[in-house]
Amino acid sequence: MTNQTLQSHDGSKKPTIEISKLNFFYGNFQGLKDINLHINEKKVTAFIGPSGCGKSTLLRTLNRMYDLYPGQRAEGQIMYGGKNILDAGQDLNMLRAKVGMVFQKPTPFPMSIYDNIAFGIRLYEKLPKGEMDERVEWALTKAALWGEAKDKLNKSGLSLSGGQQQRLCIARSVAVRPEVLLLDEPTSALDPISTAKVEELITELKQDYTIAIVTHNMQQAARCSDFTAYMYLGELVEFGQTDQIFMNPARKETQDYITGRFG
Ligand SMILES: Nc1ncnc2c1ncn2[C@@H]1O[C@H](COP(=O)(O)OP(=O)(O)OP(=O)(O)O)[C@@H](O)[C@H]1O
Repeated sequence: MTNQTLQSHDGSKKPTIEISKLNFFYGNFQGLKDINLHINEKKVTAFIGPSGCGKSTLLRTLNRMYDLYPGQRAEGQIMYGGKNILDAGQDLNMLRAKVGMVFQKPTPFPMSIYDNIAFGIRLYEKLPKGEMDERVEWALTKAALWGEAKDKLNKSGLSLSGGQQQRLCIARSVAVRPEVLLLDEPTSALDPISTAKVEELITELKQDYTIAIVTHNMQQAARCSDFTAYMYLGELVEFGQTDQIFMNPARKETQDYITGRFG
């Protein structure tokens, strides 16, 4: 299978992250094979493909989340901020502050809504109380949760509904002022109304952030993303603008997948 279709890549957009010749290994198993891809600034890029094709693996390379697990390693280049983040000696705490991640299952900390937000900020900055209050309000507003949370900031984050918890996790990521947000199937545990809210939020957040999202939901990729990468068995089959991928894919494999004929 060839690598990718970059002809449709919108050259007017500035890449925030440039991935080249990326290979990824779980021990002896190669999970990603020669991936070449740009994640464009203030755009949403969706990773789609059948289960096990490497979507989450690719997402997890972008903030070196895999480093936390022995036996997992990446080779190649992921250029971000003028550096190859795969190089040894990178400041991984700083990288993860700049490239935040939200997981499939909402994972609030067992502490108040306020502290869920303030906790991450305190790791990086010492803010006086007034400024911290402002930052917490700002982050909750960005995540479209302020209206629902402002009267119960001292209640546990776990007392919120699943959809609210996921927006709290998005607020927590946004609070440390990242540049990039990685969303790993952020709505798969949510009901349709919460899903719609998070999708609306993604569209708003891209005004300020570069977003990469893993999704199983074709409609979600079509609705929310500007660019789509279709993956299969650890390879990038096709990458391009979402409209092109969904309406006029260059590869038959992509067409079969998005029309549900895959399998
Ligand atoms: N910790 C691990 N150890 C070994 N192999 C793994 C590990 N995690 C994932 N893999 C393998 O790597 C491949 C890619 O997995 P990955 O989770 O990235 O796929 P995915 O496309 O996100 O799948 P899904 O849509 O089911 O979440 C799969 O073959 C999977 O079995």
